Parts: sequence; structure tokens; C-alpha cells
Amino acid sequence: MASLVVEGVTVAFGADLALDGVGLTAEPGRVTGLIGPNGAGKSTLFDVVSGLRRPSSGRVVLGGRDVTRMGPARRARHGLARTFQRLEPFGRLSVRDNLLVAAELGPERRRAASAVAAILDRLDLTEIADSAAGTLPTGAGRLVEVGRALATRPRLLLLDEPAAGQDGEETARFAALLRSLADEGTAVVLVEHDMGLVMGVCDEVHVLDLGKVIASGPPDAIRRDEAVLAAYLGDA
Ligand SMILES: Nc1ncnc2c1ncn2[C@@H]1O[C@H](COP(=O)(O)OP(=O)(O)OP(=O)(O)O)[C@@H](O)[C@H]1O
Repeated sequence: MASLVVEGVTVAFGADLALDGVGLTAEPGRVTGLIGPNGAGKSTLFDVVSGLRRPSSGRVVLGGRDVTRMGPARRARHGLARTFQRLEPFGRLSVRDNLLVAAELGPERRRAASAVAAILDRLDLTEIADSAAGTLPTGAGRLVEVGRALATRPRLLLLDEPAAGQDGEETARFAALLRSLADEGTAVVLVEHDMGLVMGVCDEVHVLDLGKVIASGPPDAIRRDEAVLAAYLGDA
């Protein structure tokens, strides 16, 4: 069963449609890319899926359950976690405590400390676990956000530009992490402008332009898709 089904989702800001009848799916065990030029509607779609914004029409189905009318906290309890484009750590808390806050709300709460230690290790954050999260460079800060999302043990993980501010080596390690999360059965949805990362790691890619899905398919097909090329060249 798909982890996420989005059907006919429309969001209007005044007279402008940020999303116009968007439909897509994300499957467990796969990394699904969501790309598109600036302003295409990617973050707005994440807001709709995570329950921060109500669509004017359409449905969001998580793991077979229609959650369109459900608030963000309940969706999180149904296995959804996300990160944000703008870093929003608990800045004065340590890296470890940022993850503990999340773990203590989720299914790992009885073994939160050891679950967090394992995630810190997996993300190479153990050395800076006692640093205040607000003092970190962007690349490490993004990993803390990912770690906080993982601490809730999500079945569906939405990542909004997680590689922005990461150097080449960090991005390569991040790609391996996404692959291993998918291999464990997580449905990963990746919004990202780093096309090398998207094309290298995604099993399937959906392309948004001006609020509409203009193409869906494996990276090879997306790379050659004329509507996609036109959307990106038009953006240049
Ligand atoms: N709160 C808001 N009020 C009015 N318009 C908004 C609001 N949020 C987004 N928009 C508009 O909706 C459209 C989609 O924006 P969104 O941020 O979802 O795009 P995006 O694909 O995530 O862009 P980027 O790659 O630049 O982050 C844009 O035209 C944007 O200006």
C-alpha cells in the first residue's frame, strides 16, 4: 500500500493557485523526489501533506487512511515526520536534547535515550551531541533536523531541501543515508534543488511547475522530458 496518496489537491492564495489539482504517490522503500522551479508549490504541498495547510479541494491519504481533516500532531502520530527549508532547531538545547524531545513523543519513548544515541551515531553527530543546536553551521544543522524527524521513527519522511548548505562530501553521505532509510522500508519524499542528489538517489521523481505536476517517472525519463526541460529553462 502507498504510504502517501495525494489526490486533486488545490491551494489558492488570493487569486493565485499555488497548487492546482496535484496528484502523486510515495511508496514505502522508495525515495521519491519532488522537484520544480522556485515557486512551483513544493513547500506548499509539504504543508498540505503534513497538515499545516488545508487544501481548498482534494485529499491526502496516509497509509490508506484519509487524513485531509486531521491536524499535524495526529498525522505525526500516524507516522509522518518532516523537516523545514528554514532551520528551526530548539537553538539553546543541545543536539541530543533536540532529538530526545522528538523521541519522547513517539513510539520510541520508553527507550528514547538509546534510540537517540543510535541516530546520533548514524548521522555522525555524536561528537557534537552536547553542542547547542543553534550554534551549528548549516550543514550540521540540517542533519539535526533530519535526526529530530528520525527520532519519531517515521514511516513517511518529508525532507525540504535537506542538502542546502552541505558540501559535496556531506551530500554524498546524505545520499547513502536516504538510500538506507528507504531500504529499511521508510517512504522518503525529497524536495531538493541539488539535481545530482535527486537524480542519483531517487527511485521516482515528480515535477511540479506553477502548481501542476508536469511529469512523473524514474530519473532517466525525467531528465529527458521536454516539458521538464522547458520549465527549467524558462526559470533560468
Ligand atoms: N503564505 C503565502 N501567501 C501567499 N502566497 C504564498 C504563500 N506561500 C507560498 N505562496 C506562493 O505560492 C507559490 C508556491 O510557493 P512554494 O513556497 O510552495 O514554492 P516552492 O516550490 O517550495 O518554491 P522554492 O523552491 O522557492 O522553495 C509561490 O507563488 C509563492 O509565492
